[in-house]
Amino acid sequence: MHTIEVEHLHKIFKIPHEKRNTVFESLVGAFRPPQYETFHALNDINFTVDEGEALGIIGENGSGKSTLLKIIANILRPTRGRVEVHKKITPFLELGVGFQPNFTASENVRTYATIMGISKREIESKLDDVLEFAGLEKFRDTKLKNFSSGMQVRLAFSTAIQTDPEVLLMDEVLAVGDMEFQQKCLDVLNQYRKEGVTIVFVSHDLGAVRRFCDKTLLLHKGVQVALGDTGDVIDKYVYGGSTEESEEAVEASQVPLAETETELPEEGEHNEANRWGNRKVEITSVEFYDKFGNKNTRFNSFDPMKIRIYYKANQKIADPVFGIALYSEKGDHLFGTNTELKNLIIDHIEGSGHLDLQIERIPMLNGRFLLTVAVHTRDQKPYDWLDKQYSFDVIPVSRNAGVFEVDCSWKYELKV
Ligand SMILES: Nc1ncnc2c1ncn2[C@@H]1O[C@H](COP(=O)(O)OP(=O)(O)OP(=O)(O)O)[C@@H](O)[C@H]1O
Repeated sequence: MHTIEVEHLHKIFKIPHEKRNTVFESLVGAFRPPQYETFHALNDINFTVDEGEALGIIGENGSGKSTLLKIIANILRPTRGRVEVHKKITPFLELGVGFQPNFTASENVRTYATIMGISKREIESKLDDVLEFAGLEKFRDTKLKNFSSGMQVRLAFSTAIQTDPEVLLMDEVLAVGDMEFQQKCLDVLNQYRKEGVTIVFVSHDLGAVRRFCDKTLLLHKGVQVALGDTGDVIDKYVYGGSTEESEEAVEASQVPLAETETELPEEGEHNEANRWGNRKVEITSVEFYDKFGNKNTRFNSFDPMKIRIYYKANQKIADPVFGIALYSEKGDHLFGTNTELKNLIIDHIEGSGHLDLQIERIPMLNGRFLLTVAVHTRDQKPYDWLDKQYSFDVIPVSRNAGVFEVDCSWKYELKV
């Protein structure tokens, strides 16, 4: 028998259609039946999870992941279909619910543990371990209101894992907390899995899903797009390509912020916050292409990527230089190059065209990266300079830490 069985599951939300703001509207409305709009949040979902198995659930924002988890946790009812869980569920959905800001850390652990069904005697014997795991031994008598949200989640997680779980449902719980704490949590979860605990793991952190989940379910607008081997399903998510949403994301990434958020400068105007130059040549669009030749804004680490820069030269321009600069999301400058540095001499341009920068292997490990694209004269006078206007995401495939992969290997020689 499977531990979790989900069969032809549908969830339809009813959203009240009309808002009654005034007394008159309420009086008139009282005689009319309320009007509802329906929203199909989950549409025919089918899967099973076995003992000791970890299922990942991934998908865009609003694709139905949390709704699915809440139905499995019995917090929401399905509209149609069957959901059966044959073991005791420990939901880590809203960690820390019930925490009291005026209680100290240890008082909160005691109360929270009671809510989670742990006996008082048991928690007294485990209190030190809980605080140590959370890295909060020094704060045992500090009131919770003085804790950061990360400290609170660490405390809640550390308490909740004491419950001797059989089925763990987790929604983004690892999102708060530093890398070290995340790794500690994953180690505990791995141990649980070895002991036969079944885990359902909703996360935007595809690296954690890749490391941890045996199989993964991909949702898109409430529909089950893929279910199977985690690596294959994440690749489908990253390179699935032609889903409407990724098209939208691609389009959004091509609209320079300068056009969407600030007015474009008049011809010849300089020094605008995110875009400047005399516009004798304009960058009209920038596109990213993945290894399948599809437009994309998500790439697996170590995969190839092509950046295509479209321009329009409003007059004949001799010897233009095109360049890019790469930044972390926080704005750290990571890399920059241009056609001149790479010995590409462009004699002249006129009218519209494009040029490509081929990256053979994305060296970044994980995260969102910002790109500046510019066209300028050889002595750096900008025709058009779009500062950090484009972005793309890198999905991790390795467990190495940091920003970049460094080619390296360990050697150890046994001394006899
Ligand atoms: N109680 C509700 N009433 C109406 N609509 C709801 C309700 N709960 C969720 N929804 C809608 O259902 C859809 C799925 O939401 P859900 O929170 O499950 O998505 P998600 O994949 O977990 O998103 P995220 O990654 O942003 O957390 C969303 O469009 C959301 O607005």
